[in-house]
Order: sequence, then C-alpha cells, then structure tokens
Amino acid sequence: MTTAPFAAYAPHTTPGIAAATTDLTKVYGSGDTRVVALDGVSTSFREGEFTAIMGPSGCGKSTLMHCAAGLDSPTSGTVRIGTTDLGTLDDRRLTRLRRDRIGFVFQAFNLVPTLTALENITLPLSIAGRRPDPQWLDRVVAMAGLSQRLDHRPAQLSGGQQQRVAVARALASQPAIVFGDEPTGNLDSRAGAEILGFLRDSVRELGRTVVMVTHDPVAAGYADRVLFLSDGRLVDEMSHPTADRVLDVMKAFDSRARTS
Ligand SMILES: Nc1ncnc2c1ncn2[C@@H]1O[C@H](COP(=O)(O)OP(=O)(O)OP(=O)(O)O)[C@@H](O)[C@H]1O
Repeated sequence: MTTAPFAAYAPHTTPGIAAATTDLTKVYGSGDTRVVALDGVSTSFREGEFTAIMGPSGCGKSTLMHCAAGLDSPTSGTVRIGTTDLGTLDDRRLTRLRRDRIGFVFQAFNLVPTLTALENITLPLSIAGRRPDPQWLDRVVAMAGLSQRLDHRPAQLSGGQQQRVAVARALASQPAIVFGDEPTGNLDSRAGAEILGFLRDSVRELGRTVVMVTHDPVAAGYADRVLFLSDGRLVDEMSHPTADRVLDVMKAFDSRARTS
C-alpha cells in the first residue's frame, strides 16, 4: 500500500477523461474548528469506467464527490468536467452544466411523490425544456426493469424500484458522468445488488461514466476501480476489485487507526 499522496492517472484534460481533480483541497471552519476534509487530491475518472470511492468515516469521500460534481466549491485546486474548469463558471453556468452533463443518485431516493415513475425520470429534462431521446429512454427504462411500472407513483413502488427510478432519472439526459453518494445505503442486499448491476450495465452497455461513494466492500466489488481515501488524501487504488480484496484494505485502515 502506498502511503504518499497518491495521484491516480495524469489529471489533465486528456481525451477520454470524463472528470478530473487537480490538487483539490477543502477546508471547513477556522481556528479550533478547522477541518481539512480534502488535502491535495489529484485524480481523474476515465470515460466508460465505474469508480468506487472508499475509506474510513470522515476521510472526505462525500466532500470529494460533492466538489467533483460541482455541488460544493473547493478551497483550492481545480475540478474539470470534460474540458470545462468548474472554477471558471458563474452560478448560472454551473447550474446548467450540472443539469445537462451530470447525473446524481443519493442515498435518499428524492422522488416527487405526486408524479409517476416516468414523470420523475423525465422531470430534469422537462425543467430544462428538453425532450427525452425516445430510444435512449426506452433502453434506460428497460435496463431499469421499470417498463411495467412507469405509471406507478413512488408510494406504489418498493425501495429498490424507487432507487431504480432515481438511477434512470440520472441517466435520462445522457450525462457525461453520474455521481452516486451511497446509492445502496437505504436498500437491502438484494435491492442493492439490482442497483449496482444497473449502474454497472449503464457503464458497460450504455457507455456512461459512474463514480460512487460507498462504505460497502460488496458494492465496491461491482466497480472497475476503487480509490481509497484516508484523512483527505488518496492513499491507494485497486483495479478489478473484489469484495474480499477491498475488505482486506479496509481492515488494514481499521488496524492502523487502532494502533495510531
Ligand atoms: N459542512 C461541514 N462543516 C464542517 N466540517 C465538515 C462539513 N462537512 C464535512 N465536514 C468534515 O469534513 C470531514 C470529511 O467529511 P466527509 O463527509 O466528506 O467524509 P466521509 O468520508 O464522506 O464520511 P462518512 O463516511 O462518515 O459519510 C469530516 O471530518 C467532516 O466532519
């Protein structure tokens, strides 16, 4: 395991890179309450790749995801989505970029209860005044296994089905990258496996790029690559992960935390 600050891939505007961070630092508070949540994180997310971000509680996973997705602004460093440096955008253009090029899936499904599944899936496009591409939408809905549920409202769907609606909603605009923050955190293992399979298929079959924060080594085992954060720094990376290998790295974090 590497212990020095870890730079996974060259963080430049290389073709084939969906998003990249360079020397990303995020500091919350000041004085006695100062917390360095991210401490110089440089990494990139290749197009058509599924990346999981893992690490002990409080290591900065959500902060990294929120900064990379333009939901939070870094203290210093840069974030690029494709070739666009988010630091150069005013609020209006940043909002538009998030709407048009980024999909989000959170632990809470965040569906509108009065809308049907189909209306929820197409809501961001409707708000943007865009019409969904019918062929794309059909593929996403079929992949989500929701073809027979499109007229149902969220209360008529299981938790797993609701999260599948949320993933379909994230994919509906054909985003350059989808960010997930613990997308299986509210689901039992079977429903979670369906969501993870759906995210993986969206990468393999639809060519999307997915970045997911998770605590769960089984979830990370669905990814192509796992980045490990510790104390706001990237400390390791694993390609072609398995749940067992991820668990071994997480146990090493735990034992270091106990002995330090
Ligand atoms: N708004 C905030 N104000 C102050 N400190 C914050 C804020 N958000 C996060 N932090 C701190 O920054 C550090 C990183 O938090 P973050 O939520 O990114 O970690 P995490 O790895 O996602 O944690 P968890 O796995 O527990 O969700 C933590 O020490 C946290 O307490």
